[in-house]
Amino acid sequence: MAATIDIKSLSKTFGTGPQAVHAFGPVDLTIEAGSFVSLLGPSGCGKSTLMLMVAGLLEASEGAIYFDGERVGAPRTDIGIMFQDNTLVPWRSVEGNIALQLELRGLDPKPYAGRIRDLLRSVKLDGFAARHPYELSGGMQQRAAFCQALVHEPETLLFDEPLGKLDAMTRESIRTDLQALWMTRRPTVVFVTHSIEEAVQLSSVVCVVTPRPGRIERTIEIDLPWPRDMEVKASPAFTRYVHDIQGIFRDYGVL
Ligand SMILES: Nc1ncnc2c1ncn2[C@@H]1O[C@H](COP(=O)(O)OP(=O)(O)OP(=O)(O)O)[C@@H](O)[C@H]1O
Repeated sequence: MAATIDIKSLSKTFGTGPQAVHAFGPVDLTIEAGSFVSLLGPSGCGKSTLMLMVAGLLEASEGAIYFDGERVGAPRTDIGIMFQDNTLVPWRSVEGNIALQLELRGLDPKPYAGRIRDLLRSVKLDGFAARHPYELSGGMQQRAAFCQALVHEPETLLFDEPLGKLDAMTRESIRTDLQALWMTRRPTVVFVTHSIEEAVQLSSVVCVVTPRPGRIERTIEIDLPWPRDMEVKASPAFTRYVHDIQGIFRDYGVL
């Protein structure tokens, strides 16, 4: 079952005294089970800080996060995470890197061999299973990282600008894969992006984050048909969402 994530009066300040940086919050937000929620905001507004706190990798200064009512107090192993910079280790093959995510969770990779092959095929990396990361392009490495995030079949996925460094074509192709995955399996997805268009295309809900300290003042339900393919992206309704969100950022003075 996908989890509902409740964020209650959450804030984060780094450091103390005159050097303190109030990075994020306070924020209250409920991310419904099975929704695809984007956090869209300017650079430095605290999006990554929030993601780390949701993953249990960073302690909040105030407030708390709950997964289906259970307070996050330690790193969560039941989620899949993908960052802008991939976490592939250079000394393992692509397949070995994906298996590493299982091993780190105390799972035996053997029964997952078929799943790893299917995942690699789904991102067009079949044939590269035995290669090492340095033998892959940046886009291929990110596609391998996508498999890493999914291999243990997590019901919650945290993506922190996973497509930020990719070329436009690879980016569009992974967006399509991610959308298809979400439509079939309906995990809870939290997705950080700078791209208004990407947020509108992928999300059921877009949370607009203010400049630092990030607060979520607007949550916008995106009522467009799925899949959000080229045709939907060319529709007047899609353009209107993008235009309205651009207006919000213009009012914040960041556009
Ligand atoms: N470990 C840290 N120690 C001190 N300050 C930090 C730390 N991590 C983040 N910050 C500060 O917190 C603020 C928010 O950073 P964060 O990386 O969360 O922003 P972001 O919205 O993800 O930015 P970007 O979109 O550019 O990746 C920034 O001002 C940053 O300098």
